[in-house]
Order: sequence, then C-alpha cells, then structure tokens
Amino acid sequence: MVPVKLLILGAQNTGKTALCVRFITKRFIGEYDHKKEVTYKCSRVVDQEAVDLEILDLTWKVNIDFYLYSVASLESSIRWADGFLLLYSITQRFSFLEVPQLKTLIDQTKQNLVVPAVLVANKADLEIGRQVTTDEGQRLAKDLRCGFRELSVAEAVLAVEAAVLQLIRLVLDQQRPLPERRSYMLTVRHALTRKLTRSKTMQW
Ligand SMILES: Nc1nc2c(ncn2[C@@H]2O[C@H](COP(=O)(O)OP(=O)(O)OP(=O)(O)O)[C@@H](O)[C@H]2O)c(=O)[nH]1
Repeated sequence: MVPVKLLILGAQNTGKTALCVRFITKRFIGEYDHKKEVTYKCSRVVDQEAVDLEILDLTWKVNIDFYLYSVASLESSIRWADGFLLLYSITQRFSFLEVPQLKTLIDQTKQNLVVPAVLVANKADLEIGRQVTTDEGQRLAKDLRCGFRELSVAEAVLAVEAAVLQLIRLVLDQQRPLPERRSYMLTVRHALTRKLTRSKTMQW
C-alpha cells in the first residue's frame, strides 16, 4: 500500500466537506457538522497501485484573513500533506481570489519545485449565480501550476472522483524516481522544444 495524504483547502462554504463525503461515500449530503476536523480514510487502486488514502478537512475557516488564524497549525497540516485540493465556488468570487494566497503559503511551506495540486471550481450547477468564468479558473490553474476541474459536487459524482484521482496521480508521479516522472519528462521536453526553436530561429 502506498500512503497518500491530501489536504483540502478553500474559503468557507465552497463545498470542501461535501466533496470529501461525496468521494468517500458517493453521496451528496446537504449540510454538515463543521465543528470537528476530520481525516477521511479509504483505499483505492489507482493505475494498478494500491493506495492508502487520507484526506484532511480542517475545522477552522480559511478566509481572506486566514493569517489571523493559526498559520503555524496550517503550515503543519501543509507539511503533513503530499497533495492539495484547492477549492473555490464559481458563485463566490472572493473564494476564487483567496486561492493564490493559499497556493503561495503551500509553496513557501513545501519548498518543492513541483507541488501536486488541483484547483477545483465547485458549484457548476449554479450557473445563474456564476461570478467566476471557466476561462478565469483555467488561467489561474496555469499560473499556479495546478490541475484544473470545474464541477458540481452536488450533481457529478464521477467528476469528483476524477478530480481526486488526478491529484493522487500527481502525488504518485512525484514519488517516482526523477527520470521516471511525467512532470520531469515534460520539463525536459519543454526545455528541448525551446532550445530547438531558438536554434532554428538563429539559423534562419
Ligand atoms: N448547489 C450546490 N451546493 C453545494 C455544492 N457543494 C456544496 N454545496 C453546498 O454548499 C454548502 C457548503 O458546503 P460544505 O461542504 O459545508 O462547505 P465547506 O467548504 O466544507 O464549508 P466550511 O467548513 O464552513 O468552510 C452546503 O450547503 C452544501 O450543501 C454544489 O456543488 N452545488
């Protein structure tokens, strides 16, 4: 069994608990008790690899003033985790605007070149209340070097499964020796493409 530890972060009311419960139980439950910090545990087989999964859903609220809360405690949860689900709601623009701050804290704490992370735009079923476009979400994910999924935890169990599996794959990829990593291979490919393009331009 390969242990994989994920931390779910995002502003209040974005659907963090709903997503965890949906992934673990396949059910959507409207309201939750937020008093307790919960670590959800399960096992899954991902690409023929047996994974012992833990997902941590924190109790305290991460909002625009999250520095007012215990940053030390947040940093310790970040250090514990191998991968990150960063959630915002398409109906709460402020939750989208908080994401870069969170990602910066993760990058500073982890100090890795590549941090496995997937940006999740939740509540896609509430189109009428949309405040963040899909395009904006995609651009932010690219800037922050994260995967991106827009979905509705309420309506799409398969999309939730796909988002978490994408993150697990990124974590597993990072645990492989350097030359076997997809991210490493992509970096090498981009560097070679850039070099080739430059040398062609110079010849011309
Ligand atoms: N329409 C809709 N509502 C959702 C969706 N996901 C979650 N919700 C609702 O959004 C509210 C907040 O969901 P939670 O899972 O409690 O959100 P949270 O981020 O864990 O909240 P905090 O722990 O308070 O930060 C609940 O009323 C959920 O039923 C979704 O995809 N669509």
